[in-house]
Amino acid sequence: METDLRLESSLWIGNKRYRAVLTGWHLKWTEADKKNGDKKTVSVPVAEVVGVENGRVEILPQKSVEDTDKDFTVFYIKRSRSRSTYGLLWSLGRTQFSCPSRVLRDQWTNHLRTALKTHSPLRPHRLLVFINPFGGKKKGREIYHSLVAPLFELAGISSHVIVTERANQARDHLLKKDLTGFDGVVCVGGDGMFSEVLHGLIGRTQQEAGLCETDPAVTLQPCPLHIGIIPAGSTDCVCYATVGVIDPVSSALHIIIGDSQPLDVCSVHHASTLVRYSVSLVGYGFYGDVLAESEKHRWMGPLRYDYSGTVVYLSNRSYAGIVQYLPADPLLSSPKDKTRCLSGCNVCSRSTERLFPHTSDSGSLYSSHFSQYSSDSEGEWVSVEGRFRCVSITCMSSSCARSPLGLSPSAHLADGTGDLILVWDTHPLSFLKFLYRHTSTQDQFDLPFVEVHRVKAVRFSLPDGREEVHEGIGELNRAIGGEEREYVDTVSRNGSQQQLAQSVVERETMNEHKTVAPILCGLCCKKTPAVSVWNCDGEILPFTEIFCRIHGQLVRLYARGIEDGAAMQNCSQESDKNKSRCITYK
Ligand SMILES: CCCCCCCCCCCCC/C=C/[C@@H](O)[C@H](CO)NC(=O)CCCCCCCCCCCCCCC
Ligand SMILES: Nc1ncnc2c1ncn2[C@@H]1O[C@H](COP(=O)(O)OP(=O)(O)OP(=O)(O)O)[C@@H](O)[C@H]1O
Ligand SMILES: [Ca+2]
Repeated sequence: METDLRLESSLWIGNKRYRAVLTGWHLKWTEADKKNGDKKTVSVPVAEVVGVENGRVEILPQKSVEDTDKDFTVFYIKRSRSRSTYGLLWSLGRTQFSCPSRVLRDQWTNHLRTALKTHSPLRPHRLLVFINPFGGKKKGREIYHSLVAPLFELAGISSHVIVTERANQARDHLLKKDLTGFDGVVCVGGDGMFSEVLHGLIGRTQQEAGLCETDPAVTLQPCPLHIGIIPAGSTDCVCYATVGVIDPVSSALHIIIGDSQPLDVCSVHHASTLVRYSVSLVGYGFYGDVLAESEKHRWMGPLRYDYSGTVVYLSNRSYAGIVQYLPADPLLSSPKDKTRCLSGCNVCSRSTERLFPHTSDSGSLYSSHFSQYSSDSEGEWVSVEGRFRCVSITCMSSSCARSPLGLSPSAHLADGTGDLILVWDTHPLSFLKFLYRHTSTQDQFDLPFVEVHRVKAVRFSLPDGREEVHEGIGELNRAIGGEEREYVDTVSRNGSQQQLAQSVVERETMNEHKTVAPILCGLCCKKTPAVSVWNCDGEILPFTEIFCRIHGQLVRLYARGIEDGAAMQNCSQESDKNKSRCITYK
């Protein structure tokens, strides 16, 4: 195959002559009229070619085509380091080549297009795009039409665009409408919009497979459609943690070349209902309270979290609870091993084999690990009880601009486990130290009141066994996509229902606050609530007592994990000979 596609000839770029070679895997060009030592080679992996056009073509800021018959233009991915994040920014590189004849030009463009088809099987042809016009700074529409749509057009992707008119429209569409012909679903918005798509696609896949989502012991069917995220929200944690940068162009390019990143998903259950799915944070205590507080200040936009974080911090709350967890195999990895899950992560690759072994009964509804979630194996569970500042479960690092290494810096995107972070009640200044460490490279787990465990499942209950039934939840307990679905809706972030969970926090007043410092006095006069709420990827959950299970690699994103910026810098400093081994460089 490699030899079939090989093409080599002299080509011109401007007034310089180059020796260009297309193998199955790379397009390379080297200045021809230079001494060997001065020769520079540019090498672009075929998988990173975005498009090939006849003539001299420009895309940005506007498309222009000079339709000459001996020229062709190649668009490809170019990388640069981001000043503010660890990941790499991708942008559109462009080189216009001139051929000695039209015949040779056609040979080059045909070979390149064939190579693209052969070596990038996951490139999408048709995408379903949902734009939330109200997410983040309300720029979703503008971001899509000015930055993303021209790239999709260049790559020959046809997209069906739906600008949402209400919350949950994207989720409902994915649950009910015909999805034939789509290769993937793209959401333009924040984590809330991603969550809609996640719920729609997981729900649809289980419906079609005839699986019962409500039973935490059932091995769910992985979703066949990929999800792309064009970041246009407030936190954009899922995008940040899977791409490494918040940049719509980088994300669009990952979608175009059909990158594929599997992602663990946590299902959250209460009694015999499925409450919700999460990929980033299931958090009780501090993060739940911050979310509940922030909903009152949506008008502040992304700043609402900093404001609410400060208010909640000053209110100095802790909550009683029983946490039970099922530890993951400690031989595979540890949340304290100081490694990072980067693009091509070995721990995740090995997990793919472990999670989807090629055994004859791999199609069965229950995995070989089924017994671990059944009540027969209670012996393996660990139980702790006490007062917590926060209890957090995260399936991935949950890095974001506020916390560039995230809630759990060594968590893996696709290893089939989550990290449980227990922050015991402590002095307010110690808790501040814990929070502050999220903003730097200091280890937030290296504190005496913090524990972190790599887990497969977690159960949370109240010490007196009394479940808080949030008022009005019965009304929310409506079916999605049909009456027969047992699925509990969360308290909507945008509707008036969001006040319900908040009212639960405000209604319950049991324990007096401890007065800690003069600055806190004003707020300490208030009584502390007995229970907090759960923050599930930015949504308030209607139940306090929950059971969580991590489902390894349940969905796939158009992403590849965080590329190591430091390694790329070394790459660009390589000698010319070695440079050709590196991925695209300038
Ligand atoms: C002193 C500085 C401390 C800074 C502490 C920064 C910790 C940041 C940790 C961020 C974790 C994000 C996890 C991702 C969650 C998403 O699935 C979800 C949906 O988008 N986002 C949120 O729930 C939104 C949650 C947003 C939480 C923001 C918390 C901000 C805390 C500010 C505390 C200030 C204390 C000041 C005391 C004087
Ligand atoms: N047309 C719409 N009107 C009102 N709400 C919508 C609409 N479309 C989507 N939503 C809801 O808006 C919520 C927030 O959207 P989104 O996640 O895009 O932005 P964000 O909250 O600013 O960002 P983040 O989730 O990253 O903090 C989502 O939960 C989604 O269900
Ligand atoms: Ca994980």
